[in-house]
This record gives sequence, C-alpha cells and structure tokens, in this order.
Amino acid sequence: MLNLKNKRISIVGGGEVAYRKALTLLEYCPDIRVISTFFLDKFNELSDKLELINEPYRDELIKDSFLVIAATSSKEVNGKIAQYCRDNKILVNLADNPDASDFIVPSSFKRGDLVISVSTSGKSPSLAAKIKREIEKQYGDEYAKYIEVLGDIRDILLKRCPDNKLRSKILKELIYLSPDELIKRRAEYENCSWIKGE
Ligand SMILES: C[C@@]1(CC(=O)O)C2=NC(=C\c3[nH]c(c(CCC(=O)O)c3CC(=O)O)Cc3[nH]c(c(CC(=O)O)c3CCC(=O)O)/C=C3\N/C(=C\2)[C@@H](CCC(=O)O)[C@]3(C)CC(=O)O)/[C@H]1CCC(=O)O
Ligand SMILES: NC(=O)c1ccc[n+]([C@@H]2O[C@H](COP(=O)([O-])OP(=O)(O)OC[C@H]3O[C@@H](n4cnc5c(N)ncnc54)[C@H](O)[C@@H]3O)[C@@H](O)[C@H]2O)c1
Repeated sequence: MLNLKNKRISIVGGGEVAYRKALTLLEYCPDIRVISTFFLDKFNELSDKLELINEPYRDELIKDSFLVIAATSSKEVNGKIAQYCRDNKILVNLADNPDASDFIVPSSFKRGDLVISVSTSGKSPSLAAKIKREIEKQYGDEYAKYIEVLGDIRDILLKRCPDNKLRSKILKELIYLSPDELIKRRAEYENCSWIKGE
C-alpha cells in the first residue's frame, strides 16, 4: 500500500476507465489532475475534488506527478506517456497494457481503514470484480468501527504493555472478540496504567 496523501496523481483520459480510476484513487489521494480532450458528463460532479484540464496530452502536464494513469483511447498516446514516465522515473499504469505497467490497479473496497483488494494480475479483471463483490458481502459497514477499536487497543498496548510476547498474544486473540467485548476491553485497557499477564 502506498501512502498517496501528499503525492500528485495524474490521469490522462476522460472516459469510463479514467472515471473509474479517479473514483478509486480519490479514496487515497486528494491531489488528482485529470487531463483529457473530452470528459464524460459525470466528471462535472467531481469538479471540486479533481483538477480537470481540458487539453490534449503533453509531457509538461504530468512532469510533477508521482504516479500517472494512461487511460486514453489511443495506444500511441498511452505509449508516449509510458515512455516519458520511464525516462523521468514516474510510476505509470497503462489501462491497455498491463505488461508495460509499473503496477496494476486491483479491484478493491474499503470499510474505514480496512482495505480489501483482489487482483488477477491482468488475467481477468471481470473475475477480480466478481470475487470482490463476493467478499464485500462478508465484510459489511460494521467493520469500519471494528477496525477503529482494534487500532485504538493496539495503540494502548504499544504504549502500556512492554512485554512483547504478551502484547503479541493479546493482539492475536483480540480479533476473535465480538464488537461489544472489544469495546469493553478498550475501556479496561484505557483505565489501567500498565498491562501485565495474569
Ligand atoms: C479491477 C479493475 C479496477 C479498475 O479499473 O479500477 C480493473 N478492471 C476493471 C474492470 C474491467 N476491465 C475490463 C472489463 C471488461 C471485461 C473483461 O475484459 O474482463 C472489466 C469488467 C467491468 O467493467 O466490470 C476490461 C479491461 N481491463 C484491462 C484491459 C486491457 C488489457 O488487459 O490489456 C481490458 C480490455 C479492454 C478492451 O477490451 O480494450 C486491464 C486492466 N484492468 C484492470 C483493473 C487491471 C487488471 C486487474 C486484475 O486483473 O486484477 C488492468 C490490467 C490494468 C489496470 O487498469 O490497472 C476494474 C474492476 C472494478 C470493480 O468493479 O471492482
Ligand atoms: N483498465 C481497464 O479496466 C480497461 C477497461 C476497458 C478498457 N480499457 C482500455 O482503456 C482505454 C480507455 O477506455 P475508455 O473506455 O475510458 O475509452 P474512451 O474512448 O471512453 O475514453 C478515452 C478518453 O481519452 C481521451 N483522449 C484521447 N486522446 C487523447 C489525448 N491525446 N490527450 C488527452 N486525452 C485524450 C478522450 O477524450 C476520451 O476522454 C482504452 O485503451 C481501452 O482499451 C481498459
């Protein structure tokens, strides 16, 4: 998982594929520039979150990017973008060429800080999306809160339980508690200064 919070991403293209990648990446990065000669109408709904540049691709427009998605309908333009990125050490994904990409965008979903991603390494994006839909049903919205409490308890243990073995044992057991038991446990740990074994 890359931390993209302080990085710029550029997406070239304004069609269905560019839109899908923009929606996914907005979950991780607040600085996204989209460059295209034409934009689907639904991009207007994201105009306060994305920088939309209505121009044909040129190298200058992506020069300060950390990561670039080449999603135009032109293989030639996508290839040109890939070449520029390679020459300038910018990570690049080509929507039409997984083999020439530095990374592949997986099918993914979030429940708060829980991120689940599925990839078929480019063999079948449809299968990746199907498996994601199956897993999505098993991990509902309640997991956002659940993972938050787990994170709180882990922070407390890192500060107040100096015994590494004990800490690791507790952390491994916590994930089998129900959400209510977990919340009780957080309150217990919050109220004691040092956590020791029985
Ligand atoms: C997961 C997902 C994420 C996303 O896009 O955000 C994603 N594709 C999704 C859907 C999807 N894409 C396509 C279909 C039509 C049916 C089919 O072909 O199966 C469907 C199904 C649909 O629309 O439901 C067509 C397609 N896709 C690629 C090519 C070009 C090629 O392979 O050469 C072509 C043919 C284009 C053509 O015909 O010209 C390439 C890639 N697509 C990837 C990701 C990467 C591999 C991921 C992996 O294998 O795990 C990779 C390699 C590159 C990349 O994009 O990083 C997203 C699911 C989102 C979700 O619902 O969760
Ligand atoms: N990765 C995937 O999941 C996936 C899925 C389907 C298709 N594809 C591939 O992705 C590409 C895009 O698919 P799409 O359905 O979004 O296509 P699309 O035709 O809807 O959109 C292409 C976009 O590229 C823009 N464009 C073309 N030339 C440009 C240039 N020189 N500069 C800037 N913008 C330019 C167009 O204005 C348009 O907005 C295709 O190559 C397709 O083969 C990938």
